[in-house]
Amino acid sequence: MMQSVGIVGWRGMVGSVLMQRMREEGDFKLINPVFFSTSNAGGAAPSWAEGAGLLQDAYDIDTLKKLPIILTAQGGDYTTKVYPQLRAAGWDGIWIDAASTLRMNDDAIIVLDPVNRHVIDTAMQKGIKNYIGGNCTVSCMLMGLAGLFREDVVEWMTSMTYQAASGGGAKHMRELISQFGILNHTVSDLLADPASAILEIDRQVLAQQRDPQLPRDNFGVPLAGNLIPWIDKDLGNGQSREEWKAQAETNKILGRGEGFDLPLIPIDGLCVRIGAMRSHSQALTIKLKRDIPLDEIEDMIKSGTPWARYIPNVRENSMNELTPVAISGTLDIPVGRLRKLNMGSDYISAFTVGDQLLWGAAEPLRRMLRIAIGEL
Ligand SMILES: NC(=O)C1=CN([C@@H]2O[C@H](COP(=O)(O)OP(=O)(O)OC[C@H]3O[C@@H](n4cnc5c(N)ncnc54)[C@H](OP(=O)(O)O)[C@@H]3O)[C@@H](O)[C@H]2O)C=CC1
Ligand SMILES: N[C@@H](CC(=O)OP(=O)(O)O)C(=O)O
Repeated sequence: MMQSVGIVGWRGMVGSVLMQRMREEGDFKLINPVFFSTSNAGGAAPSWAEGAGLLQDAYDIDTLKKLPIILTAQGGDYTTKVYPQLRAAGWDGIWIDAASTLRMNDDAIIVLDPVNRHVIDTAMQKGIKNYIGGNCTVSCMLMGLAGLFREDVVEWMTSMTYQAASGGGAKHMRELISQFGILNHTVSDLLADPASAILEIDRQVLAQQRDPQLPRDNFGVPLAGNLIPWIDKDLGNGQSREEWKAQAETNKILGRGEGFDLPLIPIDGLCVRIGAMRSHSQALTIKLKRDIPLDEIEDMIKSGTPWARYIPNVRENSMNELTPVAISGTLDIPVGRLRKLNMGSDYISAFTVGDQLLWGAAEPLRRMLRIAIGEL
């Protein structure tokens, strides 16, 4: 019999990508979806979901309680409010969530099945009920470098990120494009005149970027033509929460560190917001446990996950195949700029890019739902 699955947060940015992927992969043929809303209970369920009826109230614990599985991309505030009430009401179902709220709880697994299917399977056998999508930067990095972790050749790693506007949400993407538009408009006459002075264009753009009227409610500062070297909360020790997630979540996904048999892999770096739309990039310095020839590292990367794409470390390939524009909207995770560093033959660089709404958010949840219903 098909299981009923409560779907919350389906019309948000992550939720929309999730619905799109579930429709593409025929997931709705395998479940009875029950759609919820925090703002429009009683309204019509999405028109493409034939026979789904009306939207249920996403705060109605009695209705949620009847479902064996709940899949939510509604956000952390929703999880914080509803999840404890549901469990307190005796609900014993499977909770699959995009928000970070429950990620590091002992009774929650961070899901990225092409990398940690063994961890998920063990947890399912133990009766664990909470399966949470990982941080986008962490998930995308692991999808590219899974082979190196599987072969256990990483001693430590630094990750310097270049994160897209979408990581903040839909309003942030709109704000970035609005800023670009205003900057362009400011100097459009000068741009149209090939004889105009570049320093005058630069002066006017900078003045506009510094103008308090430039829309910046979401990012707080201009992002167009700029960057922001801080993402998420300040932990008070010089590290941002986004930076903290790199080591904490990577090791939890891999089943390493405290509470596991395998030792922790130290990972740290700086997280930076840049003016890309929806794909996060990161530059990695990897200290290998031993000197490994580059062709062997290439093989490890290629065999890591079916989505990892090795990009030869040459200019043409790097410019065309290793960018947010090249891979946005695809599940490919290119890994390139691979070379030995001057520090020694056991130090390598790598650069990787991933669509943070696909492997970074929606795809691990979609696949976890399939695992939960025995279809993957
Ligand atoms: N943004 C990201 O890159 C990532 C986000 N996540 C997590 O996913 C969760 C959701 O994020 P995200 O999808 O960005 O959030 P959104 O703000 O896009 O959507 C969240 C909810 O807002 C409500 N909403 C209100 N107005 C609108 C509107 N005009 N259009 C669509 N929805 C609207 C919807 O709820 P309703 O239908 O009930 O009104 C929707 O489900 C967060 O917990 C986040 O941490 C995880 C990984 C990456
Ligand atoms: N913090 C990420 C997006 C995100 O939602 O991350 P998390 O799921 O860890 O809260 C970014 O800004 O790019």
